[in-house]
Amino acid sequence: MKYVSTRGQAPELSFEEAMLTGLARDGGLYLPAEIPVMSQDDIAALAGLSYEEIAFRVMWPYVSGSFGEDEFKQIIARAYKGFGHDARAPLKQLNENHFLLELFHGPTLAFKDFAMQLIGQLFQVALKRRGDRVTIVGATSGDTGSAAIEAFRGLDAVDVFILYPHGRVSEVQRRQMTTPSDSNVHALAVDGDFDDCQAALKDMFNDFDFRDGVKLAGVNSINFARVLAQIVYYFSAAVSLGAPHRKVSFTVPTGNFGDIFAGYLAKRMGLPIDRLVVATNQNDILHRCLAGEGYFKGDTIPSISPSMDIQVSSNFERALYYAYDEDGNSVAQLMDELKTGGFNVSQGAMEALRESFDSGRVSEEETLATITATLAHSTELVCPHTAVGIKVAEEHRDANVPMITLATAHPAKFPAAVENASGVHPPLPSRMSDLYERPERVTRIANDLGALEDHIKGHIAE
Ligand SMILES: Cc1ncc(COP(=O)(O)O)c(C=O)c1O
Ligand SMILES: N[C@@H](CCOP(=O)(O)O)C(=O)O
Repeated sequence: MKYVSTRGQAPELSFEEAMLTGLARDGGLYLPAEIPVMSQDDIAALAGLSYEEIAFRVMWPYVSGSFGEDEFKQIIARAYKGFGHDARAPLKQLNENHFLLELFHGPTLAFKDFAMQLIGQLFQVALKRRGDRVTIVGATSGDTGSAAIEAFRGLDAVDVFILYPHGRVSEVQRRQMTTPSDSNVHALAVDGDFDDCQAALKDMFNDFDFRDGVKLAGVNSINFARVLAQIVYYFSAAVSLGAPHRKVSFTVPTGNFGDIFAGYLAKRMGLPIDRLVVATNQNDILHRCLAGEGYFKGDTIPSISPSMDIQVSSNFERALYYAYDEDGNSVAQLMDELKTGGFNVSQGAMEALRESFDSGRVSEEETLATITATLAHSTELVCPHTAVGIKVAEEHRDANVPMITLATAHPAKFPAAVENASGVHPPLPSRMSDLYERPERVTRIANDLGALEDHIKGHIAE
């Protein structure tokens, strides 16, 4: 399988090369040159298999030229063995045809672990084979950073620098990033918001002297391997509700558009997904865009679902690539317009997007009320991001098609909002019970590319 850039001007790469490269050198994002399709029989055969076996069958066509079959099976086994639930991604029924897909049983209690644990293993194998080392820089609104640190901490071949917006992540998220004592881990609290962190990261990739000098690698969802691993749970969930013989819909709490884009690829692979519903908080650029108002940046407003406080949704570029019939020039032009505020989406592209996606926006009050109501009507205590999803899902439910909402994080990562809404303090798992006593190590830093690059160059292991 070859991988191509959404902007059409970067070299085609293998899976392994695309994974280690991160952002394409034309500023675009890598995608498979063709989306592999699974037949109805292939999908039906997933019923009753373990999560790991489903993961292998779904991902194998994407990685087969880069990893051996047994090697890849072992990588998958190592990636998911630390999860705290045998099913890895269990499905819970909320009401008659509304289900929650719990994606928070990994080591850092968020859906990011599904992909990050896998690419941690993939990087280790690939770097060992090449005798190489890399500098990973990640931008986070809270969950990607802690998952990346957990996946790469203590490795000789990798330094990890995580940029998070100072004061705009939950205390649990911050401590997950600042308390690991491994010398290859560096938490950087940036004076800015998540979009500033993500923009700085992209600027580092586009500064080729820096990029090549430090051997920069990325583990945000700009890295296609991240998206790939997230396709798997769409299959495991849909099959457990009767796919391919029965359609299902998904509602996804959305920020950077990586998680829901994985669902789009699952649909293109043959999974009978009826609707993919984008659920946003008050930072609603995606909802406004899908409502036909164009893709125009506003100010990022801090919310009680901070991981979704995002204005520039990186992976939307991948969706636009398909909506514009895989025309890299059109995508490159739109991304140029985004630099000065935003762009309107053509009528044809809007129609293509609306074939798959719906959307909804949830206020802070509605988020709190949904946490309260969900606990009152089920046994589920949900995090604020999940609550955004549940609220939008209820508005888009169709009596004939089961709706699955992705529960993207554990409520204990956001105790203040959850307790405020429900009166229940969600406890951390016992393995993390001393999180608040562990010493923190963090560097506060200006939102300045030169300062960030100098700091990173000065702290990578020789
Ligand atoms: C808990 C949680 N929910 C939802 C999201 C949004 O996911 P995505 O950025 O893939 O759209 C994030 C951040 O990515 C998150 O951490
Ligand atoms: N919500 C994310 C933002 C980064 O998203 P990613 O999927 O591109 O890594 C976070 O928690 O950091």
